[in-house]
Amino acid sequence: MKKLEIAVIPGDGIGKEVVPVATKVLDTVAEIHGGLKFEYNEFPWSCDYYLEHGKMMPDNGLDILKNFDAIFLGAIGNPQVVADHVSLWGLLIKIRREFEQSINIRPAKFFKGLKSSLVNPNDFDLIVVRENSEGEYSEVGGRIHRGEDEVAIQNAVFTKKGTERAMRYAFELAKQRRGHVTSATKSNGIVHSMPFWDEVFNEVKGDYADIQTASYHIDALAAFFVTRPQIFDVIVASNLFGDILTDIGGAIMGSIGIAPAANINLNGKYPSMFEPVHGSAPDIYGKGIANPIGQVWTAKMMLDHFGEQELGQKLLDAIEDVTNEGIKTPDIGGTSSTNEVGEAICSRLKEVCSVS
Ligand SMILES: NC(=O)C1=CN([C@@H]2O[C@H](COP(=O)(O)OP(=O)(O)OC[C@H]3O[C@@H](n4cnc5c(N)ncnc54)[C@H](O)[C@@H]3O)[C@@H](O)[C@H]2O)C=CC1
Ligand SMILES: CC(=O)C(=O)O
Ligand SMILES: [K+]
Ligand SMILES: [Mn+2]
Repeated sequence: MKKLEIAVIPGDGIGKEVVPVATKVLDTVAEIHGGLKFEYNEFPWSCDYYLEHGKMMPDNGLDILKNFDAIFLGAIGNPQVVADHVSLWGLLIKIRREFEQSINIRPAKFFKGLKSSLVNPNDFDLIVVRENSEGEYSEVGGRIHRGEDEVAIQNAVFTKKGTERAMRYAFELAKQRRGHVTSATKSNGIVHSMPFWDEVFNEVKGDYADIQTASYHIDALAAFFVTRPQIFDVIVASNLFGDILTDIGGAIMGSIGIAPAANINLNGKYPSMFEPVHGSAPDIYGKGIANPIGQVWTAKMMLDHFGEQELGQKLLDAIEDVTNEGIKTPDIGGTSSTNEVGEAICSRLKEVCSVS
């Protein structure tokens, strides 16, 4: 029996609604597999936890998490009660950083049964490799002269090591896909870090003669996501650019509520963390209508991570079948609830697997 110990952090808002659906789906996967078992330990770390304890997680939170095989997280943030930079840096970004989850992989593809928000949605299938440990998300800087003459300085940090690591990951991924890497740059406006980014990209691509490349400024690239997403295979982007591109990736699939993500630790020292692209969606929390597909597809990425690609693919097929049948939450034009979609995915998965 392959037993996987998973730290579960539902977090805030709809994280608390979609995570239980996804763990149920994972249990169905395990049941079908027969030799696989997920053991969950749930942690209530969130903005509610902050209100009670004055911190997003206990001081030894990372020590607790580091012994798990993976972390499965929903979303963090409740700006009504805790400032976003406090809640995210106190938990989500802290885990990404301290556990050296240096790569964030975020796929987007034309999804069967979904009406894309694009007028002319050609088939597309892309993956954004987002640098996840530095870049524009940096603690370097500060604020002085509080008041009328206040100055705020925020430094972006681009190391050779971090930049090259993300790019090599993208090229290796492209080898297993359609052999194309696009670099997201902005070297016309950002005069130090982005010319550096371009230089590293040109250097790395020299090692991958078989991979085709392109480089676009982020403004044009963002527009191409909308007008011609089918030209992309793998896109490598800095932390902020990758963040923005992947919300667009969700939007062109039909909803940010279906976009999955994986924060990958490459050196094996710490667990990886699986959490969808979307946030805690306070505007729809409590109504039972959050789309659980992003979280369930994220579970599929966790299955892939543990070498269960075959079942992972069946899960993704089951999600598409359910969507195609019209069992959908309101964000993608349906009338079903979060739980109804989850149950339909489990049933479909069981059907698919009993016939094969
Ligand atoms: N990784 C994380 O934990 C992230 C956390 N956040 C936090 O989440 C909170 C809300 O942030 P927003 O900027 O509003 O982004 P958001 O992603 O939570 O919501 C943006 C829009 O998408 C909708 N949406 C998101 N997920 C959905 C789903 N599964 N089903 C249906 N509709 C969905 C929301 O209703 C909202 O209209 C903030 O505290 C923010 O800091 C935001 C992004 C990522
Ligand atoms: C914080 C955020 O929006 C993200 O990591 O996607
Ligand atoms: K999330
Ligand atoms: Mn984001």
